[in-house]
Formats: sequence, C-alpha cells, structure tokens
Amino acid sequence: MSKDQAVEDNAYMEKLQISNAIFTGGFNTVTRMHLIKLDTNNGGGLCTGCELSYTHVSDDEAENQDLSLLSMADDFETKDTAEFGSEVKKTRRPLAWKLSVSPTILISYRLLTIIRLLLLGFYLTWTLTHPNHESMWLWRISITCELWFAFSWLLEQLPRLYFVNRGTDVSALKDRFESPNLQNPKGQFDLPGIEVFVTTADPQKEPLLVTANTILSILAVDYPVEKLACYLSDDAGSLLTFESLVDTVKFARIWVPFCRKHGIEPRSPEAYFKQKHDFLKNKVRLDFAGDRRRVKREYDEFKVRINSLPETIKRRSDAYNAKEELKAKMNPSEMGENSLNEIKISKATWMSDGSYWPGTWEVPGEDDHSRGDHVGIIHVMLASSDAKPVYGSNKNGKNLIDTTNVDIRLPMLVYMSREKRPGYCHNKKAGAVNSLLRTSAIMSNGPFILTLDCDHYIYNSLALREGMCFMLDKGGDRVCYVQFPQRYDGIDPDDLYANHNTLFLDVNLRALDGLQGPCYIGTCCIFRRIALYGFSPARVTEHHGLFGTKKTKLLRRKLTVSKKEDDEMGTQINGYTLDCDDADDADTGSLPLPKRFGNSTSLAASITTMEFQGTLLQELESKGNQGRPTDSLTMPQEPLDVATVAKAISVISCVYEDNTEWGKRVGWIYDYLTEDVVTGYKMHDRGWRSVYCITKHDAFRGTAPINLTDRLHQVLQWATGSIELFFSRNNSVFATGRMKFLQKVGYFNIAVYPFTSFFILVYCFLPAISLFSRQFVVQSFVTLLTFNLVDSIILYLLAILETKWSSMTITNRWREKQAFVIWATSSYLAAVLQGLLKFIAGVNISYRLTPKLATAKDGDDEFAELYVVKWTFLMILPITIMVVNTIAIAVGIARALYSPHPEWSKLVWGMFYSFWVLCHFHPFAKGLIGRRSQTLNLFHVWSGLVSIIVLFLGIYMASPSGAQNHMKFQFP
Ligand SMILES: O=c1ccn([C@@H]2O[C@H](COP(=O)(O)OP(=O)(O)O[C@H]3O[C@H](CO)[C@@H](O)[C@H](O)[C@H]3O)[C@@H](O)[C@H]2O)c(=O)[nH]1
Ligand SMILES: [Mn+2]
Repeated sequence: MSKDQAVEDNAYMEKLQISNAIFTGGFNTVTRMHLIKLDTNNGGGLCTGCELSYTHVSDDEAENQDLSLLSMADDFETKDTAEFGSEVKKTRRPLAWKLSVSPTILISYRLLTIIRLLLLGFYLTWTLTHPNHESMWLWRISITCELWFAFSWLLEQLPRLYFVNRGTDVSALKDRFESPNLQNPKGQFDLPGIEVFVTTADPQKEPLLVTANTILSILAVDYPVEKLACYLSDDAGSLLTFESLVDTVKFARIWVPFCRKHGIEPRSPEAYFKQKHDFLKNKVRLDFAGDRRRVKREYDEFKVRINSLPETIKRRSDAYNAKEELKAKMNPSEMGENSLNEIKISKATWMSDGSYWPGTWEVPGEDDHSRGDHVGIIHVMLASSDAKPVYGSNKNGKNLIDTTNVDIRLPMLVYMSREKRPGYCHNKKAGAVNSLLRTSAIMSNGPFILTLDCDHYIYNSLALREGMCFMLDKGGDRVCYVQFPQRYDGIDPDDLYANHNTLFLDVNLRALDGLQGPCYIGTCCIFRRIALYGFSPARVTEHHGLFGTKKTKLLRRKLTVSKKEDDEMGTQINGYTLDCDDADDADTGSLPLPKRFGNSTSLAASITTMEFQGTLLQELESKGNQGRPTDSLTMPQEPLDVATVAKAISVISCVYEDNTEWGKRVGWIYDYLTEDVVTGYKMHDRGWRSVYCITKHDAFRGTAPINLTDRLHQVLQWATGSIELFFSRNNSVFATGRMKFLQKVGYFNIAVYPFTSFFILVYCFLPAISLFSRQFVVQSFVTLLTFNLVDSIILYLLAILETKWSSMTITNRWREKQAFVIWATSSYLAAVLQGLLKFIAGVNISYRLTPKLATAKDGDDEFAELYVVKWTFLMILPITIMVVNTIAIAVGIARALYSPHPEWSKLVWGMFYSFWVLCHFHPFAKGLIGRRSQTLNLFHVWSGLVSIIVLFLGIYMASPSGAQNHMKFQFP
C-alpha cells in the first residue's frame, strides 16, 4: 500500500461506522478493515449495526451531567440528613441475604454426621484389630477400601456442615439504582456494565440454532441496554456462525421488542414457543395473541433460514468459485500463470457481498483459511447504544408489531474469532475466553462479565439483576464471582445418566457457599473483571450483612497478615491488591511482556497486559472508589472508532496465548483440560469469596448430553480436570494461600474423587472373586451386617435432611449413587490413568467437545437420542463387571443347590452382594441395551467372551486339583 493511498483510505475510513466493516489481523499480519456492503437481494445481508442510528453525546453534555451528579452528592453531605432520612432508608434495603435454615435441621444434620463418624471409627478400629486369619488377602483388600471410603466421605461431608441458602431482592436493586435519589437524581440506570461472553467452537457439534437462541436471550435480557455488551467467540472461525449471527440480529429486532412489550419468559424463542402451558396466561395486552402469531411465523422462517445456511453458503461459494475459475481461464495473465491459483480459487468460501471470508473455508486444507490457521476477526454487529431509550412506532409495513412505547434498542454485539496458527497452543476454551477478556477490555471494559456456553441461554430475564444483588450489596466487593447452577432442558424424566448432577450442584456447591463460595463450573457465572486480572479483594474495614461479621474479621486478619508482603511485592490501589507473588517479576511489580513481541509487526507490540491494568487502575483512582468500586467502570457512551477496534484485533493475535502471563496468573487458567475449577480456585486462594445463586426460577438453562457415550466422555473430561488439579505443582491444593481450611478440604475432595475408581472397582469384583476362592469365611459376618445396617440408616437420615435444605430427593440420591459407581469404573479410572500419563510421561490429553443436541422437531421422539450407543473403550469395564457378577450369581445358586460341601451354601450371601453391585449398573445396562437394541454386536461379543473365561475359571477351581492349588493362593 502506498503512503498516499493509506492517507486517503484513512480519511475514507473515518467516515464509516465500525459496523460496516470486518476487522482482521494477527501476529505478523497487517491489521485490515474490510468494508462490507449491504446485499439487498440476499436475505443474509451483512450490514446490521447501522439500521439503528445512535446519537452522539457530546463531551460537554456528558461532562455537565457528571458535574451535576457530583455536586448533588456533595450537597448531600453538608445538608441536613433528616430531610433525606426516608430516602436513605429506602435505598439501604438489603439486596441479598442468607436464608436461615431451621436450627433443628442444622443441628440434627451435624449430630448425625458426628454419629456416623464415631460409628465408622469404631468399626474400622474393630476390623483393624480383628484380622480374618483365614483369608488375609481378602481382609487386607476390604480394609483398604473401607479406609478410603471413610476418608473420602469425610472430605465430602465436612464442608457440608456449613451449608447455606441465599435470597435476593431485585426490587430493592431497582430502588437503589434506578429510582431518583441523591446520587442519581434523574433515576437513570445506574447499574454497572455487564459483558456477556459466549463461546462456540464447532457449528457441526454445536448447532447454529442453539447458539442463535442463546444470543437472542442475551439481547432480550432485562438489563439497561446501554450497560450491556455481548461477545461471541467463534473458535471455528466459520462463516456459518458469522452469517447466522447476522441473521440473528435481524430477528432480534422483532424478538427483543416483543419480549419487552409483553414480558415474555423465557426469552429464547425456541424454549418459549415450545412451552406447553397456556400462553395467554398473565398477558394483559389485547394485541398479544396477534403479536405472538406474527413473531412465531417470523421465527419459523428464521429457523428455516438458519438451517439452510450451510446449503446457502455452499451454493454461493460454488457459484463464485466457478465464476472466478472461468475468469482465470479467459484471462490467465491477470490471474497469474500457474495453475495453483485456480485450485486456490475453486476452494474459497465467499461472503454474500462477493468477497472472501477471512476465516476458515469449508473445503479444508487451505493455508490461512483452515481450522487452526487463520487471521483474527472482529466484527461489531451492533454498536453500543445511547443511554436514552428509543421508542418504536405503530404497526406498519416495515414494523411487524406495534412498538410505540417499547424500547427497541439492542445492546452492543460483537463477533470475534481469535487468530489461530499451527504450532501454537490455543488453550481451548480458556484461550477463547481470555481473548474475549482482552478484546472487551478495549472495546467496552465492563466491570462484570457473564460467561455462557453456546448452549446455555438466559432462562430468567432477571438473572443478571439477581447476580448484581450480590455484587452490589454491602460486602459485595469481596465477591469475585456469582455462580449459578447449571440447569438443563430435555433431560429424560428418569434422568438415566444423572445429568442433573444434583449431588454436586445442589448439595456440594451450596455447602461450599457456606465457606468461601462455590467453585467455578465453567458457565452461568458472573465475574468481577478485576478478580480475573489477578487482583486481591478490597481491604474492607467493617462488614455486616451479607456474610456476617464473624467471618469478616477472620478475613481481615488474614489480609492484614498479607499486607506486609504486598507492600514489598505488589501494587495496591484502592484496597485492591495486584498480586506479584512470583519471584521472577517481583522486583518491578510489573507484568512481563509477551515473549515474541520484539519482532512482531502487528499493533500487538504496543498493547501489553500492563496497559490494560494501567487503564483499570487509573479508572479506579479517578473515581476515587466512592464506596462502590464495582460500578466505577462503564460501557463507552460513544461509538467505537477504527483505532479502538484495530487495537482489539491485535490482542486476539495468537502470541498472547503463548504468553506466560495470560492463563498463568491472569484470566482463565491454562494447562488444564477443563479450565473452570482451577480458575475459581486461584481466586479463592487470593482471598476472594464467591456466591452461589440458586433462584426459584432457573436463571439459565442448557443442554446436556443425553446419550451414554457422550455422557461418559463428558464425565471423563471433568474427572481429568480434577486429577490434573491433584497433580498440578503450581496450584497444589496444599498450597498456603488465603483460603479457608474447610474450603481447601472441599477443593481437595474435588481433586481426589477420581481415585475412588480403584476401590470401587475392587469392590465390584470382590463378591465374584470371593465366591470362586471359597475363602469367604463368615467369621465377621454378623459384625459386617450389623454395621452396614446401622450405617445405611444413618446415611439415609442424612440424605433425608439434605432434602430439607437442597432440592435433592431420595430418588435423585439413588441415581447419583448408581452414576457414581458407573463413572468410577469407566470415566474416573480412565481419568486417573490419563492424569498419571500426563504427570509422569507428559502425554498430552486432547479435548473432546461435547456434542449438543439440536432441538427436537414437534412430533419427534424427544428422547430418541437417549438410547443411541456409540462404542467407546470406557464401556469395557462396566460390561465386564456386569457379566462377572451375573455369572457369580448363577454359580452361587448352582453351588448352594448342588454342592456336596454344606458350608458352601453360606456363599449364597455373596450373591446378594453381586446383586447389589448389579443394581448400580442398571442405568448403564438400560442405556446399552436400550429400546432399539441397535449396536449390540460388540456388547454381545464382549460379554460372551467374558462369560466363557469366567466359566472355565470356575470349572477349573471346582475341580479337586484346582481347589487344592487354590488353598495356597494369595491375592497379589
Ligand atoms: O476449543 C474450544 C473448546 C470449547 N469451547 C467452548 O467451551 C464450551 C464448553 O464446552 P463443552 O465441550 O460443551 O463442555 P461441557 O462438558 O458441555 O461443559 C461443561 O464443562 C466444561 C469443562 O469443565 C466447562 O468449560 C463448561 O462451561 C461446562 O458447561 C462450549 O461453549 C464450547 O464452544 C471453545 O470455545 N473452544
Ligand atoms: Mn455443555
């Protein structure tokens, strides 16, 4: 590009709005701005941001406003407070609180726990001091297992002693931030800005319609429009995702006003239109039925468009490619002589305005246009809007429904695909969200961030406000994130594969909330941006309310202890501390520059993490931390300029992913198969607390894998993440941070539970083995039985009490127990082995994206997917266990009936044990055999093989010679 041309271009660019351009660039790549044209012929036109014009608030005006606010605040301090007494009281209503659980329940729960602990202690001591001399190996195995089970129960149970439930008051939030008061005389939205991050990685496994619905639910959420920004990260770099987002925006212009006008819930159209109950209920407006019909029709058309996008793009590309090829043939000199160009052209993927798609092309294998090898892309689909509402107009040709008095603005929306290059580690989802974190810091810099998977939509449009209640209440500035539970649509009523995760989501996380907060579970979580930047919580001198006074004191003491270190090694600002606890950069207190910035030609060189943090620190300083540091950062009130977006492009360059800073101390943590738990762990370790927000109506909903194979792999992934936490050197669960002891126990439990696999496995085989060994001597049988009976009763009572403070039910509980045994013998075991391989041999573990179910069409069997079985190695052990125990039962019966030795009939007790084991595998068997018994071939072959082996073994042992040998047999 010549110099003159560049200047000319620049002048031209200034005149354009950002929304008319796609920005691309990356490491060693020039940052470019591609102007895109509105294609009126094609339904999938590109320009979307400019339909709604925003008025520019002049700097003067903005300043004046600020000043008036400030002077009001000053007045307030000098004036007679009595005049505003009622006002003050009104705005000081608490936003969030702890719900009290009946003391009877709490005390009984703790008492029962102690009783079981004592019982376990007695039993274990007794067993340890009374070895079974007639079969020592059996005794040794079982006592080892029992010790482990006791230990892991303790790890799980201890944090539960402090369970809490919480409540919020969204109307109090409204009173405090959206009604006129002294700090906010005009009653304008004074809520802080929130950014919503949505990650998507594969338009095949994650259907476009699912993502589109998530986006729609975000655009329609009940939160001040100008304080909201939505970012979609597309790790596939796919034109499919891009164009479906363009279409989504178009539909959003109808959908969002419709939702606002009639108070629609939920605001994902797919979920809304699927609802079975009477949709006219609670609807006051007369034009509702008509509006609904029109919007429904529009949605159906939208669905057809989205579903045919792959075909549309393919056809378009074929046509353009053919045209280009022809052009090349007709005019070879223009296109370059070699035939390579022709091949290249015939593979391209084209946008609707007739230009190349800068991301990945449908036909794979193209340099710079393949998965894992493409530039970074940013397109601002919707620019941030003005603070004043824009009302719609009457129903007319252009307007589908009457939107007078309905705010028709849409929040800011950005499409982003980070740069990817071969040879770089892109760190999966953690890398994607970190890219979003950097991009958004430049483009909107909201103080709060909600992360959502592409399949998790906002189910309750007040969800963001619920979360803000915790963040903005007194003491809220020590909250690093508000985690919501994961809830799902479309799970079979039996919840065959325990997809609801009740034990974890409704018991364990609630329990952790009573300590230092739930761990982060990857999605449905509102973060405080500074917590992601590696800051420590504010030093608070006085606290009451949300978290109680006692705990605050504890925290304060710890913070005082750490203060000394911070003065030496960290930067402190307005009570927030920037941790610099690593020796390598302790000297300067600054953050290291990315390694390869020295020879980068991109803008990236000028953008360092320090700059982000610098901006943040300045903001905090200038706002003077006026009691509410949380809302001191706001969304930009002006349209983005070219330079800003160009800057944003440079920070999604792949060099950042290689940088030690990101994912080590800042942002989402790298080097783990699952980034979630360890990211939250880091924050708790810095002294933050988190909050669990379970609302009466689910805040978010997602899809869960409802077939056995996908579920096994999902569990494998989670368990691997846990095991990695256990083996990790940097984030050792034993590390001394500012974490509470019992919170540590909670994390330790998460880190070690996969190890249970070994012991469960032994227990599943034990009855069968003992049956064949003839050594199941009933010496301690009475003790065993008595203990187990009493123990079961206590556990059952504990479970009943748990149903009193969580939404756990006894049926759920049994499902979870079954699931635990199944996962233990399949996914957990594989996870431990994978973890060991990584730890010892450094073997890399690859991530497997959980496929998301496209929404079922009307009339389809909703749970057809439930019985789809795809073979996986994870199934081998559970099948073996089932077969072995079935045979053990058969052999047991045969022996009891026909045996010449009377004492063998006692072995019949072992059969009950086998039966008990089999009961746990019932969901597994059901999933495997299923309704349509399709892929049973492998199951049959494998179980046949195991049966034969076991039978031969049995015959061998039953024969006199075999029996003699066996008397000397010692279990290895
Ligand atoms: O390279 C990647 C891989 C994944 N993702 C996104 O990450 C999310 C979660 O991936 P998925 O395979 O669906 O994981 P699940 O097992 O369904 O999800 C749970 O478990 C994950 C790991 O613990 C968490 O990250 C998720 O938030 C949590 O919902 C999805 O939105 C993906 O699009 C990316 O953006 N880039
Ligand atoms: Mn998921």
